[in-house]
Amino acid sequence: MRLPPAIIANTEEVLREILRFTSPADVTLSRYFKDHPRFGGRERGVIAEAVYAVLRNKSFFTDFAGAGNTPSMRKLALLGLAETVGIDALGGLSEDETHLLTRVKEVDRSLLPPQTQANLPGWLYDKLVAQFGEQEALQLAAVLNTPAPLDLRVNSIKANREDVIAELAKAPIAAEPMPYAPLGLRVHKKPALQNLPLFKEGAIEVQDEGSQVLAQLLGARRGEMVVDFCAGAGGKTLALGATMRNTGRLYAFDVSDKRLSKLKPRLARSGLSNVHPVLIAHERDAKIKRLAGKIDRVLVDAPCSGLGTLRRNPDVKWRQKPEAVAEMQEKQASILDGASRLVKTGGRLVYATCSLLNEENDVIVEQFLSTHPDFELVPMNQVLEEQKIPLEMDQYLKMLPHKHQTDGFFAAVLQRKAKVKAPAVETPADESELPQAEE
Ligand SMILES: C[S@@+](CC[C@H](N)C(=O)[O-])C[C@H]1O[C@@H](n2cnc3c(N)ncnc32)[C@H](O)[C@@H]1O
Repeated sequence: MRLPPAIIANTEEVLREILRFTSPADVTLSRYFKDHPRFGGRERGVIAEAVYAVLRNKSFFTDFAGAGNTPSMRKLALLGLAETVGIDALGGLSEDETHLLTRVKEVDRSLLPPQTQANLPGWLYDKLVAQFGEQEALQLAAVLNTPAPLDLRVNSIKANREDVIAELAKAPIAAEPMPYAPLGLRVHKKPALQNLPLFKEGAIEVQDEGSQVLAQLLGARRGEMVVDFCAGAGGKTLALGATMRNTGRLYAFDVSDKRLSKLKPRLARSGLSNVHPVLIAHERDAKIKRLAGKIDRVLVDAPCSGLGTLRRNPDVKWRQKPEAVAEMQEKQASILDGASRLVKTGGRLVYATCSLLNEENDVIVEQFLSTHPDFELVPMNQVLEEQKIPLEMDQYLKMLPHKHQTDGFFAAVLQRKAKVKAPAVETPADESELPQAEE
């Protein structure tokens, strides 16, 4: 079916704003749709998908959008729309435009220079090649440039996975169990879930499978004292609260009031009453000091570059800068240090990010271990075995879109060592037995 030609102009208009990269693409899109309430759900979907296709393929499309008479922003909009709805759905095209779109469609992208194939900025492409090698970096980039599937977590306080699958089927929504997250379901297509009773009553939450695995690594148990140090809107907090069977105390810390306030309605739906959101000013806040050495398990889901989530947020690769990553490292180290003070002897600290870069992951953990001799690394293969998660890893968890069909996630589990008692010094019976200082 042909799209109304106005859709092209609207896609071009919002794209012009998004490509300034002054705010996240999803925020700009929501604002644009709010300002243009005449669009129905289908039109919004078409515009949003086209914008995301441009963000995913920007290097490749830009090479073509420069040529010919049509202004380049219109060409980019057309290329995005042709990628998502097909050329035949576009009305009002000039002969030149039809020719351009047909030519682009016929390009064998595997013959393009590697960085154009990857559709990544140079600095990021170089870092990924240095980490993974060119072949794997290209595989990873190809998957990062596809839309993410829709994953759900079943809230074990309210339902079980089989019943949810059966309930969704009535909608009808096809969903299947995921391999690594025991409460995870992958939904085919992207149905609206907000109005389903299952969602309204808190039996399901949207959460990537990798994020679910990450929360499980903490191994939180009934009755424990747990802190989710960077709780944000509470994706992992909710999973942790359910793992604790709504018992014990789960503190949800964050420096952002706005993010914590998004946790509130989710908490209300979830049925959890063991969660205590706490706004902190920074990682050395006095509110944290009161809990020092008292917490069984602490999760640090650190602020990071977010490069593991490019399937959902393709604008991040163009918005992120290497200097910002370097700044982030300092923050990550400082947060991990602040959070570690909470952990009691024998307790566990999980450091996690949704970054693909070693400098935000392994490097931060290694630096932490070298300056905190009272902590030791618990090898990830041991943690995965404890949690019965069928994943093969070495020291760290590294979930990757091209290997695990999840967002990119990193995690390391650290344990505060039991205090070693200082060896008792035997008191010599006679003063004369003490070694005498040489004169
Ligand atoms: C990766 S996000 C957390 C996502 C969240 N855990 C989830 O699963 O939805 C990182 C969070 O760290 C918070 N943050 C930044 N600096 C912080 C600090 N110094 N102490 C605690 N939280 C901080 C940010 O506000 C942000 O919400």
